[in-house]
Amino acid sequence: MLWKGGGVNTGLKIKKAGTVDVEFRAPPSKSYTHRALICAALAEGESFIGNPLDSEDIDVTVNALIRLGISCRKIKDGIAVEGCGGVFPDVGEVIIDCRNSGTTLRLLSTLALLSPGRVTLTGTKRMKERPIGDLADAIKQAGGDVIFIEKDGFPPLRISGSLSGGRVIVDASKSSQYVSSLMLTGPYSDHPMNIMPKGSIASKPYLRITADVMRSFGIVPADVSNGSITIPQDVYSPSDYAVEGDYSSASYLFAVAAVCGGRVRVNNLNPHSLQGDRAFLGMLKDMGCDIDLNSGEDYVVAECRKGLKGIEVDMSGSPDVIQTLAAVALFADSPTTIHGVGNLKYKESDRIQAVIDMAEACGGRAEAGDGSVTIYPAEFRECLIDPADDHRTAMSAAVIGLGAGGVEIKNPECVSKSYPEFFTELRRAGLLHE
Ligand SMILES: O=C(O)C1=C[C@@H](OP(=O)(O)O)[C@@H](O)[C@H](O)C1
Ligand SMILES: C=C(OP(=O)(O)O)C(=O)O
Repeated sequence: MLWKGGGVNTGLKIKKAGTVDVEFRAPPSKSYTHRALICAALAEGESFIGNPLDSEDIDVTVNALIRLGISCRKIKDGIAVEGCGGVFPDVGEVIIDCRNSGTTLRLLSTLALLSPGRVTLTGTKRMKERPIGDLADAIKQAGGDVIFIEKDGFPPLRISGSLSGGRVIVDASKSSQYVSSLMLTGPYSDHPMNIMPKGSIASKPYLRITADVMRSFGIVPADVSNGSITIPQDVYSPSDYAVEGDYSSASYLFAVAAVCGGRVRVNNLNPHSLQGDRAFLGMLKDMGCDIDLNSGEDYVVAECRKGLKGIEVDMSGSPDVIQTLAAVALFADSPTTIHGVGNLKYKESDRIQAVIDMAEACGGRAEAGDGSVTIYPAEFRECLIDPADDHRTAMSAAVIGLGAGGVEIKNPECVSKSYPEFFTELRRAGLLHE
């Protein structure tokens, strides 16, 4: 275990910030950028992705598409993608390193069937522990071949064969990304694809994001809200696409208002966004903050002047902000119970354990229940937190540090997976003092 109380001088030290009154611009959405790049690669003709996220995971997706023979060029304010219309050039057999990006690896698994050669998808040591067996089963039903090179059900996996389509039953209880993967490439199957999720779908709002981007590239999948999803056979049209801001990344900024007290305004947030992590704002409100949605402008203000109270909430639709809420919950005057945390153990780290370890390191306590985790108010003490390469743990630890002081974060650069400018932005806002 890499966590411990007490300070050792190795990382970034975060001091207590005091009451805040600051403004930020949300970085572009990671989920929307991945999908826009993929739809653009599959479209017939040239697309422009405006305001894409510039981060490690997006580099992984861009480089993967380039390896598959797609031209992606950096242009002013965006990326130009010359789509292949679903007919990929023959680049022979390729091995693609998806590093730490689960979204890239899962979303490209079905797309790989369109490449004439065999495609092997691999990643970091942690990626090799993140499950993909249920998606592989679905890909096999759809006509593909999948071979697990090291451990059954986990990357690296070698994909070949073709996408014939038809009815595909998929267990998506571990990840919505399995369904998104089938949806995105589904239009190019030989027969219409009918995706039938089995059991409960994890992180369901991400399916609406997938459908939303597909729609922007001219393909309208049938309703994703319940039952089966029918994907029309069609070719994506190129698009001039602008990526909206990221509510998951913005959660850390709003959380600063909650734990420090004061006001935080975050610009570049679509008030009508389909991102499930927008629900974080409602949770802060229930804990005692005022949230101003500004009647449809593209910014949100969180103002927190009173003490925080604990809440009970189901976060199965917004897994990426569970650690943020857990960090805030340590500052409340009563416990917070978060339900729907079942698939958190499959992320960049086992995030249930990460929440427990983070709480204990800084003087609080968290307890795992049956599909839930309860966070108790903390009596804060100095601590060193090693996020173990999980960007969301690092950013949540920064929230605790700004609220309580005395937090040192080891290897803080892991935030570059989704929000490379996170610490620079805190510094610019005058919240970090070396
Ligand atoms: O499709 C996506 O863009 C994502 C889906 C979610 O994963 P799961 O569906 O595996 O929970 C989320 O945690 C991840 O950060 C991004
Ligand atoms: C789980 C995440 O991403 P991915 O699944 O793409 O690795 C995340 O960003 O929190």
